[in-house]
Amino acid sequence: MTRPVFVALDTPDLAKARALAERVRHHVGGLKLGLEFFCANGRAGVQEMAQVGLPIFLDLKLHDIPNTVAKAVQALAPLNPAILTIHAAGGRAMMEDAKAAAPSGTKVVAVTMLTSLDEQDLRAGGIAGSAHDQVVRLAALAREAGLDGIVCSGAEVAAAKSAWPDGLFVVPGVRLPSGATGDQKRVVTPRKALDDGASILVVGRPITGAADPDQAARDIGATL
Ligand SMILES: O=C(O)c1cc(=O)[nH]c(=O)n1[C@@H]1O[C@H](COP(=O)(O)O)[C@@H](O)[C@H]1O
Repeated sequence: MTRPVFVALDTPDLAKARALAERVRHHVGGLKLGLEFFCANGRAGVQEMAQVGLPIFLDLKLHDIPNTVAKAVQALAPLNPAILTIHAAGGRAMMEDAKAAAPSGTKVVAVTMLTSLDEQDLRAGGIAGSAHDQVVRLAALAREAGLDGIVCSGAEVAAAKSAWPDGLFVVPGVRLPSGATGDQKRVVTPRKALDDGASILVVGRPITGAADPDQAARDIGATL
């Protein structure tokens, strides 16, 4: 992957997403379209964004019973995204069926523990262990299910990669030291995430919320 940064175009506004993508396209490696964009624009919106000419990361974080997720993945197959997310918490059978339903060119990756959560949130959900243990456990499950990789924070990527050297490691929640963290709780710098083994860095607001998104993407790229 030439440029590891995928820009998260978290907006329901197709014209705005397209304009942002055109502005930063020479400084990022791909476009991430998530729930906000997809709920507003659907498959046609994804197809329009694909015209920008960069790989599409479709981040829908699918999480349901195996049959429902497999059918949803089948419905998305014509889009042939480069990357598609599902939730590891959906379990091994759900992940196996999602991978089986995906086009051969689509990397299916499992979200382990959202970067917006900390260990207090884990405990509130009935999980006593550390974030590290939770990510490593779910990464092992995703690997056993035949997925291509996981999504985790930069705080756990080194541990996850050492157990799965050829996995694809997607790291969101990255910030330059001066950047606002917003709702993200497990945050590292882009440089640290890459040094620790990230394959792809997902960057949203630090680029899309900047006065000059093009310059912001270049500034992040310059730290890598
Ligand atoms: O799957 C994701 O991409 C994802 C997983 C995760 O644990 N945390 C996380 O922030 N994301 C996504 O990464 C992006 C982060 O956006 P910013 O916080 O604005 O950089 C958003 O589009 C989130 O949906």
